[in-house]
Amino acid sequence: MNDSHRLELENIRITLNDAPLVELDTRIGPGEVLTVMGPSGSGKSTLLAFVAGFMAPAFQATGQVRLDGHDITRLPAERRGIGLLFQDPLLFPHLSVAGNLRFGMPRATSNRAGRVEAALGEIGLAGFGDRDPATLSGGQKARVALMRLLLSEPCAVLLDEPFAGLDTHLRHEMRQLVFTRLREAGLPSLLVTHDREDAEDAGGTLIELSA
Ligand SMILES: Nc1ncnc2c1ncn2[C@@H]1O[C@H](COP(=O)(O)OP(=O)(O)OP(=O)(O)O)[C@@H](O)[C@H]1O
Repeated sequence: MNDSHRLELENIRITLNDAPLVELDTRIGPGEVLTVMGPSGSGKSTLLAFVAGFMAPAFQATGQVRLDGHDITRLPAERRGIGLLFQDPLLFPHLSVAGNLRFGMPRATSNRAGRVEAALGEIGLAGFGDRDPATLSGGQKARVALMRLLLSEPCAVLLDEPFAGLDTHLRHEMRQLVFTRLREAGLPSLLVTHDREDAEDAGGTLIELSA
């Protein structure tokens, strides 16, 4: 599947108490990753929150977020078509692994059970559908979170330190999986990280916010 989405961040200017925090004017093409680095407090999470639609009211912002040519700057978060992946996989504890994967699927999705089973197979978890997510390892949870994101068919993806909780080996594997799948799906992605290797593996443009 490659729907060729694009995310434009046009003349974004975020301020806090009238002091400039983030200034950005860029375009992320289909399957591209824009990596944002910068010291603690430089505004990385705030930028993601602005793009996602849940920036705290303490901040002011001007500029436009455009997804596939549509201005989504004022849409509520749940109508933006943007998927999120955090350091914490945030699996729903009251749902099985399969229930988590089904959670965000568009209503019209056909063959839901088949797609869930195929997704589990792709991440080496065939037969794990009925498991309680609490019984999975950290790496397994991270892979389920990625597949849940992809099955929700977002038009763009925001990644906030998605590999930070994993040990070196898992981190490397997860990076390959995430960046490959996002590229294959043609999804534009915005990655916030403190790790330069994340940025190198992402392979796209790197911007550094200043303190
Ligand atoms: N809800 C809020 N109200 C007021 N100020 C905030 C709020 N959230 C964050 N800030 C401030 O805004 C600035 C940017 O914070 P932000 O969390 O975006 O930085 P960051 O680059 O993501 O930092 P880190 O790398 O530590 O996660 C900081 O000075 C922070 O103290």
